[in-house]
Amino acid sequence: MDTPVIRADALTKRYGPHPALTDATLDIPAGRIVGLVGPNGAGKSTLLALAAGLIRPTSGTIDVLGRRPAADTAQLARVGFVAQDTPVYAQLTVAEHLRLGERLNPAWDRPFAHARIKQIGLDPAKKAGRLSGGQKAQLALTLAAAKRPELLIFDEPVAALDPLARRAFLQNLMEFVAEIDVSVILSSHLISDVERVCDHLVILAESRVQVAGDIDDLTAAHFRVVGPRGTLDTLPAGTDVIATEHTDRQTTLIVHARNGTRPDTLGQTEPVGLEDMVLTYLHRAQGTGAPTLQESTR
Ligand SMILES: Nc1ncnc2c1ncn2[C@@H]1O[C@H](COP(=O)(O)OP(=O)(O)OP(=O)(O)O)[C@@H](O)[C@H]1O
Repeated sequence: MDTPVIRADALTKRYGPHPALTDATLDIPAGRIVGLVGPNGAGKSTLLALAAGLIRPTSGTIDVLGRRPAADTAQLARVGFVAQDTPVYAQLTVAEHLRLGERLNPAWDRPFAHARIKQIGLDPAKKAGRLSGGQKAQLALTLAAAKRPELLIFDEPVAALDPLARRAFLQNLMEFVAEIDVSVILSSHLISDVERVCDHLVILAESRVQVAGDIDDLTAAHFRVVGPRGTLDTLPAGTDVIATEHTDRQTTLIVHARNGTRPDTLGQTEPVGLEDMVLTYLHRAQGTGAPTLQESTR
């Protein structure tokens, strides 16, 4: 479990002059469920496609499970990738999808695949084109997991699903993870979903990684500090200011205490929840200042 699931070093992808991912440096430990969050066009799909080996970096490097993505068939078999619209073949039945998966993947786990299809309640004789969005997503999840990969990558797996189907999919995903011991990376716009299932977070905005880490560590190191105006100008070493808001009398900061030390000496200090933390980084990246902290993307 020591080899990082993803290690990126100054990873950059440009389309012509247009940067899709800039200078991303990441070290994601194995065994995590990683949430990749960011607004439209942030570079999430680009990062996931680089990890799956579907596209190549313009510069920098990425290693997945200790090797270059898609280096050979053995490496391909270690990674399951489900693209944005959970693609399935409309004309093939559920059973035909399973047979196809078996033919294409040497490590295919037939009992596992059949058990999951039964558990989800999918009719093996039904054509995939007739399944609901949630059922298609469940089928795609089953196909990717029955490969028995070491890493499962999902690009916005629940974007098209209603709240109930979303919850069912994510519940299913968590059961898979516990059952087959796999690392997972999924992108999502929904911080509440990430909060429910993920234990590691990467925030991407404006083509750059804003912050990354285990969610428990990140939430333990981000604080809202309130003090009289003028008293919060000097901060201890290792403290980054993510957002600043002033009124006539007081200043509110959102800070990242990189060494984890709670900056109580500065002023009235309280933890920042995950959603506020994510929004603060997104606003900073867009240069729109501090978010109103009641703001919600739910
Ligand atoms: N094949 C391509 N050719 C040109 N530009 C591209 C291509 N793919 C992505 N881009 C651009 O790169 C940037 C990052 O796109 P990407 O799809 O990675 O973002 P995203 O975070 O996944 O967005 P969304 O949440 O909308 O899916 C965007 O500005 C996009 O327009």
